[in-house]
Amino acid sequence: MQQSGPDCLAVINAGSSSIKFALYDAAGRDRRLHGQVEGIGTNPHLAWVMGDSGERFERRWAADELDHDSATREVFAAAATMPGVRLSAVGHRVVHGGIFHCGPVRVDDRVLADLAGLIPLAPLHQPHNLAPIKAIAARYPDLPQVACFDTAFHQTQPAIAQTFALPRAYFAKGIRRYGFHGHSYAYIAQRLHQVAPGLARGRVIVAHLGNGASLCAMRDGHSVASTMGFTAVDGLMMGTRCGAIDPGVILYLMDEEGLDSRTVADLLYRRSGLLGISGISSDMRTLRASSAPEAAEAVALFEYRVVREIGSLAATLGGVDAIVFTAGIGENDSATRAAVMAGCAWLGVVADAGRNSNAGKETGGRITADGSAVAGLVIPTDEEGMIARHTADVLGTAAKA
Ligand SMILES: Nc1ncnc2c1ncn2[C@@H]1O[C@H](COP(=O)(O)OP(=O)(O)O)[C@@H](O)[C@H]1O
Ligand SMILES: CC(=O)OP(=O)(O)O
Ligand SMILES: [Mg+2]
Repeated sequence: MQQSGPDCLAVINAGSSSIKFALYDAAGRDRRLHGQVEGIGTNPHLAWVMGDSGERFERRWAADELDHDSATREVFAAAATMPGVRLSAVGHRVVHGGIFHCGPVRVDDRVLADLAGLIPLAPLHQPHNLAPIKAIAARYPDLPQVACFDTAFHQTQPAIAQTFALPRAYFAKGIRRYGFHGHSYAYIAQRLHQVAPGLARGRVIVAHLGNGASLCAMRDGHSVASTMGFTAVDGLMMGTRCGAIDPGVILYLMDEEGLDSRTVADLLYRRSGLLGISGISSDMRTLRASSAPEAAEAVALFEYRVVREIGSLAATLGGVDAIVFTAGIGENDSATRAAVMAGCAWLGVVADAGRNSNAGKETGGRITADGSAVAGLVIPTDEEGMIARHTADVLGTAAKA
């Protein structure tokens, strides 16, 4: 990265199948460039878009040619070619903040050690969130870095929503429901407030459906419940994660089938979900393009789980005013949205097929009919934007805008 030109703030968001990257002005408002390596593990694809010119740069790899570590190196290499950038800070998505990190924090050795202790609680994410922090700290020890946590948005959940029915001492030890995808939910809450303030003040279920997938129930823009819990393997079925599962299955696999904990973890996190049921792919695009019955079964189970969990969150809210779809599947897969809305007809959702097929682009995101008792919307998420603003806030550069 060149050390001349205006100050810029970089954001790195490592997801389970992607590494997203963006550069902003020092206030974290004006996005200068964004890019991502997506499809890690399936069909890796790097794409950059320059903010002012819209100029694009792309590259593809075979599935076994690129993992998270090499994808991070590719992102750094591409960033280093950006002309006229003086990097003043880096904001990172860190999935798990545990009990102690309830808001964004400047990273030092102590914070890093704390966050490394949470790796077992987010094995698909935390190592990839921390690796770039360590690499940057080693190379640029004076460059401020800020960790922004997925879990932070869910602090507003009432104790009852955070509690497992285990002996009560475990709650104090941090064995509780945290919830994830908080940057995405925080962004959607803000955006909904801009585009539909009446709905934003009401009872909203946001469906963040990507390679990782969860739902958040919000009241007046605050999280009151979520499908993810202690870890990001809970709740919905995902690309490679099983979602909620009878804990008795795990005991049976260990005691009767002789699986050790590492093998069980690999099974639940990496070999289940869309991949496990289809035997074909974790990627919804591949499954939609496949004529194999196993692909159709995987998609049907995914949709069934979303509908079923929407019912559960609707009960916690005492009804629903709006359902918002976001993330890779939620934003792009009209067939999933159609199936979910059909499954929520009992709640009063009346889909509009035309609006849904173009993701509500001509109707301010609305994909339901005008008379629908529950509004359905598509709102593209912006986790990087939230992280940029948190980073600028922590470093005191936000006010210089
Ligand atoms: N055009 C598309 N149509 C259907 N599904 C898509 C499309 N683009 C992405 N997806 C789905 O979204 C997933 C990636 O979502 P994303 O939110 O970017 O992932 P991550 O969880 O890694 O952050 C892919 O694995 C794929 O299942
Ligand atoms: C928490 C989580 O599952 O994140 P992602 O969807 O980015 O993998
Ligand atoms: Mg993600």
